[in-house]
Amino acid sequence: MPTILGQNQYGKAENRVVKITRDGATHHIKDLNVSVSLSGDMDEVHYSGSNANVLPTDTTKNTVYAFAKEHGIESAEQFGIHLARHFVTSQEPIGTARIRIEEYAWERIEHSGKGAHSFVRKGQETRLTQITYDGESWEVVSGLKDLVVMNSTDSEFWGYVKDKYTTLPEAYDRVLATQVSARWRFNWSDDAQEMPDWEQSYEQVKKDMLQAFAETYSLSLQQTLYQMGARIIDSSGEIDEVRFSLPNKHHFLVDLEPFGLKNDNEVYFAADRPYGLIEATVLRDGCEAKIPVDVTNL
Ligand SMILES: O=c1[nH]c(=O)c2[nH]c(=O)[nH]c2[nH]1
Repeated sequence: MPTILGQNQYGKAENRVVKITRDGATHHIKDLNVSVSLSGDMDEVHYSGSNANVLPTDTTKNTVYAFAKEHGIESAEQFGIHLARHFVTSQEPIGTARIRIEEYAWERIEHSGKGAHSFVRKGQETRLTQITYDGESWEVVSGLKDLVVMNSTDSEFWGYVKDKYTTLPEAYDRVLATQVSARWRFNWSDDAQEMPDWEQSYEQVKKDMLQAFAETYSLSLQQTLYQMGARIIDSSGEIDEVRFSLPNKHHFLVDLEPFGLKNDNEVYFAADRPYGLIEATVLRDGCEAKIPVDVTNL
């Protein structure tokens, strides 16, 4: 059966690029997911396997990161236009470049610490609660998930155990980002007790969590987690226990040296997996831990 090739396109999809612009202690971030799709004179690679016209998808990825450094990211549109023009004008076989970009918006975390390098991703987190009643006593465990936060500085990680499989370089100024999943248990347990103001309590917990994240100079995500939990327990007398599940959303500095560019802590690859997963409970002293270890299904 004779066949012919129909429409075809190729490129690297979902290049996660985070650009941090450091204006003294005030940082600005642009966080994009960039997909490149190229088409043109690509019959041969499909018919015979000749790659003579093929700019590798890997190169299209590198171009995204290099352009973030060379041209900055003013807007998704400006960045996409630059990229599309580059591929079409620099590569003879490429007739059309389609650049798709998703942009994730961040806003600053208001806090009383110094610097302006703490951000929370826009878009509402999901608020959760679980009520259990056995006819006598109540257990109320509330929480949230998908609260994404980032510190673009004031995070280090070094002094850890090194064995023959350890390759991680020590970090003295890294990005710290996580997607908070938290559950907290109220000490209200019977109808005779006065009920907490649930709405106000939630707002206070969220505020304490964000501010502790922003204000902690972090030597590990574990340390930041503990500070977040301790801040909640300290300021909310109605809560005895907090459990966190914090994925370490790694941001790797992109090596731009091969392109003759210096990456001065500006352009990052935001990896989605694998991720470190840091989980712990913080308790009011003397209280019992009752929130299950695996909170993510709760
Ligand atoms: O904050 C961190 N805690 C770790 O336990 C860890 N492990 C790792 O590789 N990176 C990090 N970062």
